[in-house]
Formats: sequence, structure tokens, C-alpha cells
Amino acid sequence: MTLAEKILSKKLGREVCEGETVEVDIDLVMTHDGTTPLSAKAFKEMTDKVWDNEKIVIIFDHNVPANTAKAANMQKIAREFVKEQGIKYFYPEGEGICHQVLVEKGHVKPNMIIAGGDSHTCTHGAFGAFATGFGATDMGFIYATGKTWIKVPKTIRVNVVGENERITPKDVILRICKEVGRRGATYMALEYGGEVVRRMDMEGRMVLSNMAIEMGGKVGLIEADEKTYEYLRKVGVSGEEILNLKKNAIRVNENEENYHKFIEIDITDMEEQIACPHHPDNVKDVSEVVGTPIDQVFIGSCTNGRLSDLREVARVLKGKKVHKDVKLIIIPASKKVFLDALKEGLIEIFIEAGAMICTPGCGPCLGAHQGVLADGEVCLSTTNRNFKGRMGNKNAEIYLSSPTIAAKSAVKGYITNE
Ligand SMILES: CC(C)[C@H](C(=O)O)[C@@H](O)C(=O)O
Ligand code: SF4
Repeated sequence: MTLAEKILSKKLGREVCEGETVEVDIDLVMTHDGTTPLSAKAFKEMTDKVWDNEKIVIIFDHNVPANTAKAANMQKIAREFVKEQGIKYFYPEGEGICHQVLVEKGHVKPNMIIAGGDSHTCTHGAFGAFATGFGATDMGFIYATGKTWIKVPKTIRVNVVGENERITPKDVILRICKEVGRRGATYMALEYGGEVVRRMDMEGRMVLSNMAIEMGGKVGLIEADEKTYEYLRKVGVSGEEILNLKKNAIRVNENEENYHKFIEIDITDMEEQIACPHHPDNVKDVSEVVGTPIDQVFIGSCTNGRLSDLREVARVLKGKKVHKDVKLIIIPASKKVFLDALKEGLIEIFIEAGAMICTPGCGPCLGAHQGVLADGEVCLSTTNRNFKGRMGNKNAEIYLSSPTIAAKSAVKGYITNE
């Protein structure tokens, strides 16, 4: 059985197979400032009391601080919902991006079924949780009942092997996006494994799981292991609970030949990867785009705004200046990341280099807010989507890369890996 099948089987207490439609109880629900109001509206058409106000987490991240009256009004509605329903876990403006905060606050654990009002909820697959995004109507139903229907997905197994110091988790996932294609995993589970994934820390694994949706994936799963449990310990999950999780650990046997597709990526001779306009699967070797002039660099988001990313950026930027024609925006993924980066002196390096630092949140990622591009401008971004218009202007172009390439390019003024 695949990891997706095993998680769902464990949850249901019986064996389920790909193709079956099952009703499941949700362990954890998350919506943000952008999706809480519509989900609450759908919910109110059904009932007036949420099924469990300790299992719903609401986080403000998409438009913080609010940039328009519309955004402020949405946040007001969401705040009222939090109060009225007595939502126990509410993380307001400034706490950070929902997918990062959920993990840092110890809400995410292996074998959970997580429903999020955001497509990148798949990020939590890095912890061996079946975590996926839903639209507002579904979220309303989930607020009300704690249940949903899931069709057990087919699985594409992706094994990443080899060794190559230059290759970061972002290069790996961009390479996978190229291989699978933007519709190649529609309604399927991606299951990542192999020696490279085993060696990867949790922040790296989250990068892989985060972008499962860019291939149409329902979930992006990675088996929980010692690294997972160590991370949980650090974010405050009790020893007793970790012991219990270990007892219930789910192991997959990748030789069982029950995968819809099996892909192997060898990074040994791979170049760094860049996604070119206007899709995350339009991926090229860096050598094919070296020299492309850029006007803006954005380092942040639920893909690459974590401490390990910022450390890498600081390593590159230390003692250097951002190119005079480039605007560099850096946004730590959460308040915790921001504070850790401050303590380590990373923020000082960024400011000295000429970067703008903004409030933890989604920032320019989806174009509703800061860092909107001008006509004809080119942005190199560490985010997960480069659709036409994504950063708020249809006449601009977005390339996606790792934080390393983004920082190096910000200094040179063009895309480079040197
Ligand atoms: C605004 C929100 C619903 C959206 C999503 O679901 O992913 C956003 O986070 C994105 O990345 O495009
Ligand atoms: S950082 Fe970007 S991709 Fe992630 S949740 Fe926010 S808008 Fe969506």
C-alpha cells in the first residue's frame, strides 16, 4: 500500500484502496484571513456552532497589515467569527504564514488528516500528514461537522538519489515539477522518498510537499522518521505524545509496486533549476537563463521563507550590496523566523545589503499586497507560483528559484548561480 492509502486506512480502521471514496473525520482545520469569511458564510448557511472550536486554527497572513478597506473588512469578519465561535487557536497579523505557524506551534503531527482553506495545505505532508486544501463551501461543511469526503488518490512515487552540494530542496522540487508537469498529478498523491529526502531536514522536506499542488497533487507525502520526531520535540510536542506517534508510525515499502508511476531523480549531475514564466513546470537548467536581467527579487513565502533559507541568503549577501537596479524584498515566514534571524544577525546583513524587510506573512507572493511589479518588470522569486499576473501585474514576468540563486542574482542584477 502507498503512504496515502496507509494513512487513510489507519484513520478509518480498515483497509482502503486507491479509487474508493471515504468519509473521514478531520483532525485539524485551518483557514486564513483570505478564506475564513467565505467559509464562515457557507458554514452559517448550515448551522451556527462549529463542531469543535479547539480543532480549528485561524491565522491572518495574506493581507497583513491590511492594504485596502476590503481586506480590513474581511479581517474584521474573520475576527468576529473567532470571537463568536470561541476559536481557541487564533494567530493574528504578524504571526506569520499559516503553513509555517501551524507547524511551529506544534499543531501538525504525523498520520493526521488536515483540511485547510488554502491550496498549499499540502505542505504538511512533510510530516506524514494527509493534508489538503478545500474551497469555501467544503470548509463551511467541515467547520460544521468535522467531516469530509475524500477519494483515495493514486500515488506517484518520486525517489530522489545522488549527491550534489549545489542542489537545494527547491532545485529538487522544480526538477520534479518539470518531470511531472502541471497537470501530471491531478488528484493524485505525490510520495517523496529516496536517500536525498531522507537526508533532508524538515524545512527542506516542507519545500517538496509545498509544491505538490503545482502538479495538481492532492497531497505531497513523506514518511515520518527521527527527523520528524526531533522537529516535533523542538516545537513543544510532549515526549509522551511523540512516543505514541512512534508506536503508530506508518512505514511504506516502495517495492510493493502499487504506484501509479515511479520516478527517480538523480541530482548528481543536475544543475540548479529555474522555473520560467508563466508556469512552475516551465523549468530550465540555470545555464539556459543565466544573464536574464531582473528588476526585483523576492525571498520569502511558505515555500522558502524559513530560517535555513534566510541563513543561506545571509551567507551570500554578507558584506555585499544589492545591485542598484534591483529591489530586494525579504520576508521571514513567521514571527519566530524573524526573531531567530534577528538574534543571529541575519536581518542586519540584509538591511546593510540594501534589502527591504516586511511583516511576516505572504507579502508579494500572490500580488494582492506589497511588492507589486511594474509593466515589463522581471522578478526572481523564491515562491511557488509564477502565473501571469501572480504578483499583481499581467505585464510582468516571474522566475522561480532557490534562495541561493535569488540572493546571488540580487547582487549581480541578472539571473546567476555564481
Ligand atoms: C488566497 C488563497 C486561497 C490562495 C491558495 O489557496 O493557495 C493563496 O494562498 C495562493 O497561494 O494562491
Ligand atoms: S505565501 Fe504565497 S503560496 Fe504561501 S499561502 Fe501565502 S500566498 Fe499562498
